[in-house]
Amino acid sequence: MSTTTSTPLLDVRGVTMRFGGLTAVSNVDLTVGQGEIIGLIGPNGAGKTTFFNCLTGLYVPTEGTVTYRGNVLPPKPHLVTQAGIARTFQNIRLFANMTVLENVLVGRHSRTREGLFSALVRGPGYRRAEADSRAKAMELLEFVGLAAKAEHLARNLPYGEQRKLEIARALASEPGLLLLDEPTAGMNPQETRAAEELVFAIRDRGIAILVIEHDMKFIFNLCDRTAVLVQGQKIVEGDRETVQNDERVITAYLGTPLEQPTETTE
Ligand SMILES: Nc1ncnc2c1ncn2[C@@H]1O[C@H](COP(=O)(O)OP(=O)(O)OP(=O)(O)O)[C@@H](O)[C@H]1O
Repeated sequence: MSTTTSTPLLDVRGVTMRFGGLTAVSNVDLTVGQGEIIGLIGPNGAGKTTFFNCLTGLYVPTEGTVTYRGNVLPPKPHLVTQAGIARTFQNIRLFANMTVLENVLVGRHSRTREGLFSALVRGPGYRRAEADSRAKAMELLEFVGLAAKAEHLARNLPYGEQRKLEIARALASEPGLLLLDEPTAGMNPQETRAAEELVFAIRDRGIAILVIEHDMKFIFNLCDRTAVLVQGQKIVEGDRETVQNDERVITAYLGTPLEQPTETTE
C-alpha cells in the first residue's frame, strides 16, 4: 500500500477510554496532517469530548497511543500544551475578572520561561520577556478582532467575543495543532460565518485544526476530512459526500435504525 511519506502531525492509534463499565471511546484511530482542518462529529454522548480529553492529557486513555510530531504525548495537560497542542472548551473557561489582554497573557505562560527569581526582581530579562509577551498578545487580539477591547474585563464581552478570546488565548501558546470543542455553540449565523473565516485564517498561519461541532454546514464548509463517532466508535471518515451519503451516519442522526439489530452488545 502506498502512503504519503510525511508523518502526520497527530497520530492517534487505537484509543479507548473506559469509565468503569462504560466504554466512552472505543479503539479510535485518527490522523491530522500539517495544514489540515479535520472535523469530528457525532450525536450527543458519542464520546467526542472524551476523545479530546484523551488527546490533551486530561484523561489517560485506557488503551492506545497519541503521538504528536513523532513523540508519544505525556499525559499531563501543561506538557501537552508545551508540546504544541492547544484547545478550547465546550463551556467557555475564561478568567472572568481579568482583562481580555490578561487572559491572552495567561495563555502565553507555557512559552515564557523567565524563572521565578527573574520575575521577583523584575530584572531586564523579565522586562524584555514581558514586553515581548504583551506585543505578541496584542497581535493575537488584533488577529481575532478584539484589540480595541484589550482592557475590558472578559466577563463583559458578548458571548461570541468570549469564544474568540478563548481562541486567542489558545493561540498564545503557539500551537501547531488547535483543538476546538464546539466553537460556534451559542453563536448567531453571522458570528458563525465569522468563526469560519477565523478558522481558515488560523490554518493559513500554519496551524492544523481538529474541530468538534454540531453545525454541519460549518463542518462541511471547513473540513478537509470529517470523522463520525457513534457510541464511542469511529464509524466513517472522509469528505463531505462520503460522510453525508453513509447509511450508518444517516441512521445515527435520525436515531432510528432502519432495521432493529438482532442483538445488542451493551
Ligand atoms: N468522567 C467521566 N466519567 C464517567 N463517564 C463519563 C465521563 N466523561 C464522559 N462520560 C460519559 O462518556 C460518554 C461520552 O461523553 P462525551 O461528553 O465525550 O460525549 P460527546 O460526544 O462530547 O457529547 P456532547 O455532544 O453531548 O458534548 C457519555 O456517556 C458520558 O456520560
